[in-house]
Amino acid sequence: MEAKDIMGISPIVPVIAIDDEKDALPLARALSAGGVNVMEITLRTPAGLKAVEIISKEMPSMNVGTGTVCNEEDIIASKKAGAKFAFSPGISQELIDAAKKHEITLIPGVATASEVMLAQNNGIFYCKLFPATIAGGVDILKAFSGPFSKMNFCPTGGVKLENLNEFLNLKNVMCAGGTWFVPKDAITNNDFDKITKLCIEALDSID
Ligand SMILES: O=C(O)C(=O)C[C@H](O)[C@H](O)COP(=O)(O)O
Repeated sequence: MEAKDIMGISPIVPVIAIDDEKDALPLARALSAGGVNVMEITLRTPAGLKAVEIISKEMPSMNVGTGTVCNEEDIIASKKAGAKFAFSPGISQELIDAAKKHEITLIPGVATASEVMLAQNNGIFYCKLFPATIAGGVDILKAFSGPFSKMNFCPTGGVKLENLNEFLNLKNVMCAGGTWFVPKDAITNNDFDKITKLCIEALDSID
């Protein structure tokens, strides 16, 4: 799957930290019921990889990938678990080369002009902006649109219902990532209906 297609699946991309792999499928179903058919499951928790493996096997209609992918080892583990893509909070030549070598689509994170240039010079035109609001939010994205007119972003970090439209209304933003519609307490309390409702609320709020 190409980055362009992944970032085009849903205007909101859930960034998930899962503590127990038994929550993987109910969570995937709740997101799908809310109209969100993409998931970034971070490698921040030990259950993350197993959750990716379960969803990719049991629910092929869900586009599941990994997040917090930081090095070649994470790339190899993502591929092995069946991730369709790998998101990273950052970018490095090592990571780009590893993704190419192991044939997995990488959507790296950028926060500066130099990092955007590193992406572009490697033929990557779809990136996360991370941490979006701290890196400059809407203003940095507007500034990037001049020199980097081919770049498309998925701002993540600090995005919530209140500022979602400000980001999505920008021409160089395809989707926005975040945790606001997949709150950790809803996962641990098995309140999956709440997650479906939050997805619907977010999607309905889009201009
Ligand atoms: O771990 C990664 O790969 C990340 O990119 C970090 C996430 O994007 C942020 O944790 C989102 O955080 P919120 O501000 O709560 O939406």
